[in-house]
Parts: sequence; C-alpha cells; structure tokens
Amino acid sequence: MPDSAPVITIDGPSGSGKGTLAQRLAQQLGWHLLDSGAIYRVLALASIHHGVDIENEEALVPLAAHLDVQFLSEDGSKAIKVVLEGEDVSKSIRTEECGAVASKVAAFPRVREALLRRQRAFKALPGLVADGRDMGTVVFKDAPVKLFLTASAENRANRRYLQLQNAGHDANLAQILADVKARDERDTNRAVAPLVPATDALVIDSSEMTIEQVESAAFDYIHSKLSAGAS
Ligand SMILES: Nc1ncnc2c1ncn2[C@@H]1O[C@H](COP(=O)(O)OP(=O)(O)O)[C@@H](O)[C@H]1O
Ligand SMILES: Nc1ccn([C@H]2C[C@H](O)[C@@H](COP(=O)(O)OP(=O)(O)O)O2)c(=O)n1
Repeated sequence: MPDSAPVITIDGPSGSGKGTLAQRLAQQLGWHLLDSGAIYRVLALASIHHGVDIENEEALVPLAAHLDVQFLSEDGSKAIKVVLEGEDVSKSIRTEECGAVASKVAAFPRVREALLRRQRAFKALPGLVADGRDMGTVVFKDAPVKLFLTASAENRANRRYLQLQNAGHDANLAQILADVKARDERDTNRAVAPLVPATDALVIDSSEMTIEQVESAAFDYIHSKLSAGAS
C-alpha cells in the first residue's frame, strides 16, 4: 500500500457524465470522492444568500476562504448531503441557474486559489476519485490516472434535460442547450485553470456510449495504469 493516496481525476464539460462515473468508481474501489463542482456551486449559493456581488472578486475571496460547507456521507465514498451553514443545500445547488453562477465565480483566479487547499484535503488513503474541470491540470497534477470525459453539446443537453425532468423540475431543451454552450465557452476560455484535457489524460467521448461502456473503458485504463505503476 503506497503511503501517499493515489488519485483518479475526471474532468470534462457539463453533462459529460463525470459525476456518474466518479460515484461508480469511488463506490467500486471503496475510495473517497471529491465533487469539486459542488464546492463552486455552494460558493455561488452563498454569494446569493449573503448578497455578495458575483462580479466582485475582492468580495468573493473571503467568502470562498471561509465557506462553511460540509459533505456528509454514510460510507465515505458517496457524497450524499451538502450542508451550507447548517442548511441542506444538496438539491438547491443542482439547478442550472446555480451552475451558471458557479461558472462565473469560478473564473476569478483568487477565488480558485482560495478553494485549492480545501479540495486537496480530500486526498486520503486508500485513494480519491476527483471530478471537475481542473482536477488533472491543476489541483492533482501528479495524479497517476487522469480521465477526460466529453460528449457532443446536443447529447449533454439532452441528458441534462432528462435528468431535470426526472427530478421533477421544469425543463426546456433549447434553453438547456444554450446554457450548456454558454458554460462550455466560459469554462474553456477563462484565463486560469481552463477546461482542457491534461496532456496525459485519456479522453473518452461518451456521445455514443452507455454509462456501463464508459465505466468499463475507465476501469480497463485504471487497471492498466495502476498495475504498470505498481510493477
Ligand atoms: N454515457 C451516458 N449515456 C447516457 N446518459 C448518461 C451517460 N453518462 C451520464 N448520463 C446521464 O447524464 C446526466 C448527467 O450526468 P452527470 O454525471 O451528472 O454529468 P456531469 O457530472 O459531467 O455534469 C445524468 O442524468 C446521467 O445519468
Ligand atoms: N474543478 C472545477 C469544478 C467546477 N467548476 C465550475 C465550472 C462549472 O461550470 C461549475 C459547475 O461545475 P459542475 O461540475 O457542478 O457542473 P456540471 O455538473 O458538470 O454541470 O463550476 C470549475 O471551474 N472547476
């Protein structure tokens, strides 16, 4: 057993299936899970609750640094409840509006810096599965296994549409597609930690793949990388 916990990073755009894959891998491996997007979403919600201007980096930095958020899980591998200042916000952080504000506050370099240590603290034995935009390029640059999940914008919007409908939310496919494209544009073109695959990441385009096929491709790659590293 290595004394430093191994990390599997999963980056990619909205709706590519990162969260689904990360949860499955963490559960199968019995590893910890970091949903870094949830941290940015919680910051977005906190800025709204506290009336902090989301265009004002100066004001957002202290909020990010002192964010009172807890991820409560039953078995250590599955984030079940997200609690902000004592309130269960697991559902309210999942709206498209919150995702859009998260993507805006996440573009500020000092906001990202203020959240770095909090994210790295999730790394613990026996291992960590971390999902987000910059897990393999910035936060866990030395991770032995890096995955980059993608899919066409149309496929991702359609998945999000079904997900929102199943959760009982009103959903408009054309609006979701426009939101997905706007978020892609912002996340990819920001100056710091943009959404790009790490040079050493395996890129999986899941447009024509089922969740099970993605999981199987990921496991094949993980086993090849981890067994190569062990020998
Ligand atoms: N390969 C796939 N094929 C079809 N639907 C998928 C696939 N991967 C994920 N989904 C569905 O798409 C939605 C978004 O997936 P999610 O894991 O939340 O994406 P992300 O974390 O990248 O935003 C979920 O409802 C999930 O069940
Ligand atoms: N590591 C991360 C994770 C998320 N973000 C930002 C950019 C994203 O548009 C928002 C929301 O991320 P999240 O992963 O929850 O979004 P999706 O579930 O993929 O739609 O946060 C980021 O900048 N860096």
